[in-house]
Amino acid sequence: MTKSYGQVKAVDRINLTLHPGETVALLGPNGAGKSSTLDLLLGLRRPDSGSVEVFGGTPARAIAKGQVGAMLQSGGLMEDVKVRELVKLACDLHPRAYPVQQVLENAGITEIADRMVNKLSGGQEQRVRFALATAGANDLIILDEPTTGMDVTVRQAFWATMRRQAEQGRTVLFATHYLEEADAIADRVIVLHRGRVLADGSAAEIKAKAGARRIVFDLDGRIDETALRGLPFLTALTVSGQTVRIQSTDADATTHALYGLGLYPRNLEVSGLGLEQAFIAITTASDATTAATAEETAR
Ligand SMILES: Nc1ncnc2c1ncn2[C@@H]1O[C@H](COP(=O)(O)OP(=O)(O)OP(=O)(O)O)[C@@H](O)[C@H]1O
Repeated sequence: MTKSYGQVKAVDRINLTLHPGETVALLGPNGAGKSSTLDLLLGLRRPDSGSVEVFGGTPARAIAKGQVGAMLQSGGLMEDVKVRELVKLACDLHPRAYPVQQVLENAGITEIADRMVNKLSGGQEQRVRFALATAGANDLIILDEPTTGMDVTVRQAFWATMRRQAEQGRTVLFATHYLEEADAIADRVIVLHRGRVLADGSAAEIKAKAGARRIVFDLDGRIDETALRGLPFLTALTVSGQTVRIQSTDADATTHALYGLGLYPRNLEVSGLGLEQAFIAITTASDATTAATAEETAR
């Protein structure tokens, strides 16, 4: 499916299939198209081309049947009501609702249930939004940057609840900037950048796709950076004090060449990239390709 706003292609030929029980992270920087993709899935916007099918029908039908719960970034909460009243309303409207008390407990908001919604902190508001998204037995839960504004404890409790939902066979799709969250929570990570899917797989597969490994070692004496830059398969180099950090697309060949230069690296460590470095490597490579294509076209 594709969605543009004027000149901006927010969603560019994205083709996605979600499976029952999967926890999927939609990972991308600001403006990558995460919210737009979720809006299309929820039927809040229509694609310019392509189509969206949720449980064999339109998003609206799946929502009416209580199959989909969503927690979005935008959208205010009803203000002049107590938290409990708002949650009760969501439960009343849900075809497969849980008891109000259970929803409150699940979201960790029992203690603030008698507070007015317009008196809550940002993190508390997020928890109320979460309660509204989980007021009933949804098969698909869509969350747009759900932990924004939550402190660490609440964040952990939140993900524990989400994991329980996934264990019960629900599909959880969440948008995030937080690479650690995607790495720790998701079975599947979809990297979005400029409206396109750059990678789709487990966190380990994404890291492997970035193709590079990290080599860290110490060298004695004066460090000849120019010689190091000539190492084969090198994609990044930093030197701080006596410590050298390298990224290489073939760590074995780079290390052998290091010895070939007559150097004696100490404390040598070779490791895979973290998801964050993998993410940067993948999006940077994509930007370089886009720039090269633009240059080619301009010629
Ligand atoms: N209603 C709109 N009108 C015009 N442009 C829009 C609109 N909504 C989004 N965009 C543009 O579409 C692109 C994708 O935006 P989107 O909100 O989907 O990204 P995102 O990945 O969710 O970003 P963020 O992490 O900042 O929330 C951006 O360039 C944004 O400026």
